[in-house]
Amino acid sequence: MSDSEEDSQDKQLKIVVIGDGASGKTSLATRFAQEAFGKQYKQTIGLDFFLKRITLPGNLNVTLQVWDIGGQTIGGKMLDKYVYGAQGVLLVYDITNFQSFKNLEDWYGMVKKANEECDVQPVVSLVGNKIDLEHMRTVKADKHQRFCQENSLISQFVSAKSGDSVFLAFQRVAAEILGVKLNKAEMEQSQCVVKADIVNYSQEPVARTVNPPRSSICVVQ
Ligand SMILES: Nc1nc2c(ncn2[C@@H]2O[C@H](COP(=O)(O)OP(=O)(O)OP(=O)(O)O)[C@@H](O)[C@H]2O)c(=O)[nH]1
Repeated sequence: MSDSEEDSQDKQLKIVVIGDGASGKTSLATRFAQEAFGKQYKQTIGLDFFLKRITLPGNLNVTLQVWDIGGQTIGGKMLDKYVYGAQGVLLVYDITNFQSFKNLEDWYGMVKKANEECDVQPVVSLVGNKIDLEHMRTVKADKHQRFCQENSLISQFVSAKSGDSVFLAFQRVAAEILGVKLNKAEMEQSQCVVKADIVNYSQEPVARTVNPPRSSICVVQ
């Protein structure tokens, strides 16, 4: 089978990413689709699209159409249309910004309203972003968990900056939509970030001993 024939058989899922401005939606989409991160904040006007093909357990190829929706669209006329028919929704907030968490009530209300006439409701995940800034956290984890329990949402904490659990956040939503079970090992594999510490070798010149005394003792450790 040629590549193009194989591609045409991929399932496509519409996943929308919504939440307040600057909560990190574009950063999450970019980290997921392009494995990149930019520190500079550039506001999304309207929406952006990303496509990413992933393979779920059972060799199931699926292409995620990621709709990165600008935070400023809340209350606008187009938002309902962007969200309509989504199979998956990532509700994103910034764990260091309490207001971005509070506003999720509105974002979530709008998701439900936009899809109320659809037969199938989207799979929704609550995504607390910027966990690399844990020391600046203002949204307690139990508040996050309560929101998930009350609304039957998938719970996820991520960092678009370090990449921590970003792939997993999208993968879990796709798997849930398609009824695929991810086992613990698969979840752990998608979660991990390869971290490398830079060893700061001392720049001090190594003290040299002039005419070091000879030793006849040899120590093998
Ligand atoms: N430390 C840290 N900064 C992040 C993280 N994710 C995003 N940022 C920063 O937060 C700022 C806003 O990120 P964006 O991804 O542009 O936010 P957005 O939600 O798409 O914003 P709008 O386009 O206004 O809706 C940028 O300066 C990012 O570099 C993260 O995980 N950790």
